[in-house]
Amino acid sequence: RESLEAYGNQVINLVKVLMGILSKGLGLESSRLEEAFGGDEAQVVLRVNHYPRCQQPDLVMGLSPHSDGSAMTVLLHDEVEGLQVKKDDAWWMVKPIPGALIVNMGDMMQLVSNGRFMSMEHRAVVSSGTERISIVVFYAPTANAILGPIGIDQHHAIYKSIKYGDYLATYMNKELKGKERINSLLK
Ligand SMILES: O=C(O)CCC(=O)C(=O)O
Ligand SMILES: [Fe+2]
Repeated sequence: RESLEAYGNQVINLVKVLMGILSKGLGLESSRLEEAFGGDEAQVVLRVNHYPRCQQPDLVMGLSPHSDGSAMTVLLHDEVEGLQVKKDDAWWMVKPIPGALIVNMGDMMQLVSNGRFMSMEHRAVVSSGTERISIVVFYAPTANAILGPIGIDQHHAIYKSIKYGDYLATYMNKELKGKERINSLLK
C-alpha cells in the first residue's frame, strides 16, 4: 500500500510536468491546463486491474473498447501483454517495455484542446496462459469543473461545454462503446 502511494505521488509529478508541456503546445500559459482541471482539486484515482488467465480467451474481453473520461491516464503493466489501442480502424497490441509507462490522453484533454489532442481508444484482452496486472492512475478534473475548448475563438469550438461530474454521471450505468461518450459532445 505504501509503495502504491509513493508510486501515485511520482505519477502526479510526472502528470504535472506533462500538463505544462501540453499547455504550451496549445499556446497557453503552462499552468492553464492544470488550472482548468481544478488545480489541487483535480481527482487522482489509482486502480489495479487484475485479469485472471482464461481458458477461452477468444470469447472473453478483459475490458471492452473505451476511451478514458479522465484528462490523462498513466498506465504501468507487467511483462504480460493485453492492452490494445485502436489506430486506423485496427487493434494494435502494446508491447510491454520494462520500466516504461504508457501515457494516454483522456476525453477531457480532447475536449479542452478542441480535438487537437485526441483521447485514445483502447481495450484489454485476456490470455489463456498467464494472468495480467496493470496499475492505472487516472488524472481527472474536479467534479464541478466546467470544461469546454479553451484558448480558441469560441466560434471554432467543435465541442459543447459540460460539468465534469455530469459527464461521468451520464454514462455511469452504461457500457462505454468506443468513443461515443466524447463524441456525444460534438456540436
Ligand atoms: O489494463 C489495461 O491495460 C487497460 C486498463 C484500462 O484501460 C482502464 O482501466 O481504463
Ligand atoms: Fe482505459
